[in-house]
Amino acid sequence: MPEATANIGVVGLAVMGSNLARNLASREGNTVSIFNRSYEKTQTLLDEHPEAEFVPASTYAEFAASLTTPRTAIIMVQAGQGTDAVINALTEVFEPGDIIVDGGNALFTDTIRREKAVRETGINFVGAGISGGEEGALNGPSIMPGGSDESWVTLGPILKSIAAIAEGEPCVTHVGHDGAGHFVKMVHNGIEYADMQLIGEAYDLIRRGTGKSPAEIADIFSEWNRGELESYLIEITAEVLRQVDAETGAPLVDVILDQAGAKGTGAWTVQTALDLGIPVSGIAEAVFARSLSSKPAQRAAASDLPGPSEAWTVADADKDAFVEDVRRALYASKIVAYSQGFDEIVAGAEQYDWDIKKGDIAAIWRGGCIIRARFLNRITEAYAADPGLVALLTAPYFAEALTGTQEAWRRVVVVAAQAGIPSPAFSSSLAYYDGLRADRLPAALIQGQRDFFGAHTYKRVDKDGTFHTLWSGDRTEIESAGSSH
Ligand SMILES: NC(=O)C1=CN([C@@H]2O[C@H](COP(=O)(O)OP(=O)(O)OC[C@H]3O[C@@H](n4cnc5c(N)ncnc54)[C@H](OP(=O)(O)O)[C@@H]3O)[C@@H](O)[C@H]2O)C=CC1
Ligand SMILES: O=C(CO)[C@H](O)[C@H](O)COP(=O)(O)O
Repeated sequence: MPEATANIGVVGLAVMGSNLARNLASREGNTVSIFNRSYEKTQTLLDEHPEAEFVPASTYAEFAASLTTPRTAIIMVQAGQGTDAVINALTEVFEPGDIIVDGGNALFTDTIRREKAVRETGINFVGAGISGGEEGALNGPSIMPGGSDESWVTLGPILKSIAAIAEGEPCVTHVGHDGAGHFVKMVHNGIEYADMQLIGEAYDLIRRGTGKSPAEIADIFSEWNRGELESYLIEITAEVLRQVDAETGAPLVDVILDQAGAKGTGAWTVQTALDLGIPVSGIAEAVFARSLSSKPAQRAAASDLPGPSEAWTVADADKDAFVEDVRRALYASKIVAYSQGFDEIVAGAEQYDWDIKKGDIAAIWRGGCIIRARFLNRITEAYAADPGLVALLTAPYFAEALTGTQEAWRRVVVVAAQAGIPSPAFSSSLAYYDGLRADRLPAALIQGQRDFFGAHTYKRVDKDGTFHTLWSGDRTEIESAGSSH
């Protein structure tokens, strides 16, 4: 058995785990023990990075023996059964007081279950969302840990040392107990889906409306990245659009199959929002758009269905104005996506009794993560000014931004519908905005219909109480006991 020389260990050495292990090893005072189910990845990491002075382990028992107590291990394995398998193995060889951190993309309800089960053994379990992909894991991710206050005391300094730094602050905060960290990471990914879909719609409209090439559109995105839309996703969009395929000489984007993959976190965000009763419509449309793209048989079968009778292009003289309209529509829709995401965080915190500081979440998303963006500072400021803010998009900064963009947003949605260009996230975000600001909604009619067929009752605008109309009788109204449902 090896001597206990490592203060931290990493289990799972695929892209994320190996880079996180290197990140940890590069920090003063850390000695990192590494373990992977198949030893091949451990050997590769040892061979490629001797400077990291890793302590390799080939069994879980060796891994445990290599760690100083209390032992701290970060798991970076395939979420689901892989995570359970590693937790079971580690609980066999760890002792009370040790800490197991799951840094994978676990479903937060799994994390709640695992935390409870592991806690019963006396070992601490922390579900920590980690964002930033391969590069972030190496140079500094945004980290969203849940778990107990006790674990945070040991883990906080380690995570702070490897996290991204934004404006001098490490992009990590103790989000809340048990599954809070993975809940927030899930919503982060939901917003990521919406952001990516909105960027895709902007690109599609500009390309089909103006006939600009991907490289020319890349320049537009680079320009946008110097303004209020500045973000990692806008930046990498320009990079992707500029890339030329070595084999064909065509823009890479034109040779990539247009079927978007998904590992599930976007769908979890929407499923959870449905359970919580939170309308995350922009995020949902982004998830559905990926599903639609990945239905080749249905798309082929529908490809002969008619579209608009007239072809659509933007006149040369109007092209700059159209591009600016699309930029504004993108910004407005992005505000909606973040507002919906934060609504879900508020509802989740209430449901699961987590004391989540919304401003702190926006602050730790400013660096390291995939949705890092300039305007996250504005979100932190909005919650600092009003911690009880009922909807982010009503905060003065965002309300003003929407005032300045909403006319352009409408023009873009109209033109997209007339041209037959799908813009589900742009249009559903606008519908959400209009729904929220409406004085009256047709929900009143829905309540009437529900009362008609199911005696579900309704409330009135002019007096308290719960009412039912005797639809199959003389249609008089009666006051009903109990509340409407
Ligand atoms: N890739 C990314 O950009 C991001 C990923 N994540 C999350 O981080 C985690 C790691 O991601 P990534 O690095 O891409 O790796 P993968 O999700 O591809 O997982 C591969 C790793 O899991 C291990 N593994 C799978 N099943 C088991 C098991 N039953 N027992 C032990 N080990 C197992 C594999 O070991 P072996 O080599 O033996 O097969 C390998 O080390 C995932 O949860 C992912 O969702 C989070 C943020 C970004
Ligand atoms: O967590 C991540 C980024 O934050 C991962 O990259 C995740 O895989 C992205 O989700 P999907 O694969 O469904 O696009």
